Formats: sequence, structure tokens, C-alpha cells
Amino acid sequence: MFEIKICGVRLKSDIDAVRAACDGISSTHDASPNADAARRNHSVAVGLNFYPPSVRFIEPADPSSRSLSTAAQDAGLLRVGVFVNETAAAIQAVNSVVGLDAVQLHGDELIQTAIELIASGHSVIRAIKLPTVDLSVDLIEQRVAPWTEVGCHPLLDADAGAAHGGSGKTLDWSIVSAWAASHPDLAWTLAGGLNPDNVAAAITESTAKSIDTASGAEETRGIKSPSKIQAFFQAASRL
Ligand SMILES: O=C(O)c1ccccc1NCC(=O)[C@H](O)[C@H](O)COP(=O)(O)O
Repeated sequence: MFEIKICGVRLKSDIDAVRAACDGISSTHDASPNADAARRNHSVAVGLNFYPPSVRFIEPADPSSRSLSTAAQDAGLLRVGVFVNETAAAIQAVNSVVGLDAVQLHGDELIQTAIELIASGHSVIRAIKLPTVDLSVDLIEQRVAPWTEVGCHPLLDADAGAAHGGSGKTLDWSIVSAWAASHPDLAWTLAGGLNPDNVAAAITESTAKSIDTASGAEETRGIKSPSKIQAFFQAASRL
């Protein structure tokens, strides 16, 4: 799917910052697997947020959203549309207007929504919202299995309550790692409170090969920071 996703981009300058961060890794000639992965086209994604209450929301009908999506595509980035409790038909409609490479279901959607989207050719990421305390391997398994069985890519995130996502809360990475050990062939993504200061530890402790951040790459809520995006890539690729 992708190795790094910067979620909630809203401006062309955010796309430029993500591209520059990819190029920054390339220019270090770092030979590590993470750096290699991040160099390849389409291994880096940006999230376009279509959940109106979010500070990261972009209006799908606004032509600037289509322009943003085109800019991401031109920069060689995967475009992930983030949705909360929309129907498959509504998501398809946004895709046809904006242009997306994958859709992320981040609400309380029924599994039927994912089945319909997959049947119509969409790559579907399912946010699995997990408690920040008393997490267990069994709980992760129970929440993930129904979605992977129908072909979704799981993104493990900290439960953000009514906000649904982008909260900056972290998961217990050691429990995530214990769960992942029994799924060596499953592609999955770690999200939840990742930032330049903790992403290296998060990768090491959780064994994640794919990571996602929203608030950890921002100057203030909803405003992306080019320097934090760059630092995030550098920290993630150093391993
Ligand atoms: O970012 C949001 O505002 C958001 C709102 C509603 C649903 C999902 C949302 N974000 C989706 C993401 O993939 C975030 O990157 C993920 O929740 C992690 O966020 P953070 O803890 O801030 O890194």
C-alpha cells in the first residue's frame, strides 16, 4: 500500500513539502530498507480528509480539491481519501470528482460498505480504532480479522472518540508487535500520535513497515509543517 502517509494535507505547499521530504531521503543515499521504500514512487501517500468536522477537511466539490489531488499524483504520491460514515455511493462520487488511489474508512461503517467499494475496484483501508489502555492481542485480532477477510488493509489507530481520528494519541506498540508477529504476511499500517520524536521508537517497538501521521507533522492543529514533515521522514528512514 504505502510506507509513509502524511494525512490531512490541504494545500499545494503541503504536497511540495512531502515531495521534498522524499527527495531529502533520496539525497542522503541511505541504504536502509525504509529509505529505499520511501524513495520508490507510490510508496508515499497523502491523506485527503473528507470528514466535514475535521480541521483537515477539504470540500470535495471545490475545484481546489481536484487540483490538490492532481498535484499529489504529479508528485508521485498515492492519494488516500479519508471518510467517516459515508455510503459507498457517496465515496465513489467523491472519487470520480477528486481522483483517489485508495479510500480510508475511519468511522463506524458497516463491513458491507467496504465490500461494495472493493467490488467496484477501490483499494480500501480500514481504520481499526483501538483503546490506548488495556489493549490486548486478542482485541486487535477480533477487530482486524473481519475487515482483512474481505480484503481491507488495516490501519491501527488510537481511538479518538467523537473526533474519529487525528487525535495524537498513541497505542501500546509492544502489544501491536505481539499481534503482528502472528501475521507475518499481512500488510498493515501503524497510526496514532506518531511524530518526528517518537516514530523511530514506534517502528522498532511495533515492527510496523507502514506508518501514518496527521497531527505529528503539524505546526498547529490542521496546519502542516514542512520542517516536521521532513524530520518525520528523516527519523523514519534512519532505521
Ligand atoms: O485527521 C483527522 O482530523 C481525522 C478526522 C476523522 C477521521 C480520521 C482522521 N484522520 C485519519 C488519519 O489517518 C490520521 O493520520 C490518524 O488518525 C492519526 O492521527 P494522529 O494521531 O494525529 O497522527
